[in-house]
Amino acid sequence: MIRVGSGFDVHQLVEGKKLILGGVEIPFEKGLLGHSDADVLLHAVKDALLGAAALGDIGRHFPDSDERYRGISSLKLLREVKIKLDEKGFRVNNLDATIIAQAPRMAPFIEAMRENIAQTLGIPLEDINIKATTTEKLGFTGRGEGIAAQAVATILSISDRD
Ligand SMILES: Nc1ccn([C@@H]2O[C@H](COP(=O)(O)O)[C@@H](O)[C@H]2O)c(=O)n1
Ligand SMILES: C[C@@]1(CO)OP(=O)(O)OP(=O)(O)OC[C@H]1O
Repeated sequence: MIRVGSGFDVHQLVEGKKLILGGVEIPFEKGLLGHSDADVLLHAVKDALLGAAALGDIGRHFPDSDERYRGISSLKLLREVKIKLDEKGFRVNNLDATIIAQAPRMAPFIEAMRENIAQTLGIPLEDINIKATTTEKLGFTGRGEGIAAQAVATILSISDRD
């Protein structure tokens, strides 16, 4: 049986931080603020995967009150989420995500993000899609105050294979 999950996250853009999305460091005048590396795309992806498996959310598994997660790479946490799904007998079927950012332009970095996610989850590149959109200068993303991301994931029980 196929199972679907969704994820959504927002982080504030501030000066003096790196901008890391999908595990890729993107040259920009600002970066995202968070307890972790604030990779808003991977946070949405992980919530979609945990949601599909009915395993709650990233805040439950990796609380921001825990010093172990200060500045942690969200790719490492994505690997942890994959292990949690493996333990429950699930495998990732496909992922589709959208980065909502007025700037910078994400298109040149999308392939590297897909590759990072594919490698971390151990699934083919073709099963991962990442998109970007502006909000036409409207709202907090349009004013460049933050970046949002949303994701949808489908997973399968390993016993359902073939
Ligand atoms: N931060 C972004 C936003 C958008 N893109 C690419 O531009 C296309 C058009 O965006 P609109 O918001 O005007 O619809 C979009 O489909 C993306 O390919 C981007 O690279 N980075
Ligand atoms: C992964 C965590 C760990 O602190 O990252 P944060 O940078 O705090 O990001 P947020 O999306 O606010 O909450 C998720 C947290 O669990």
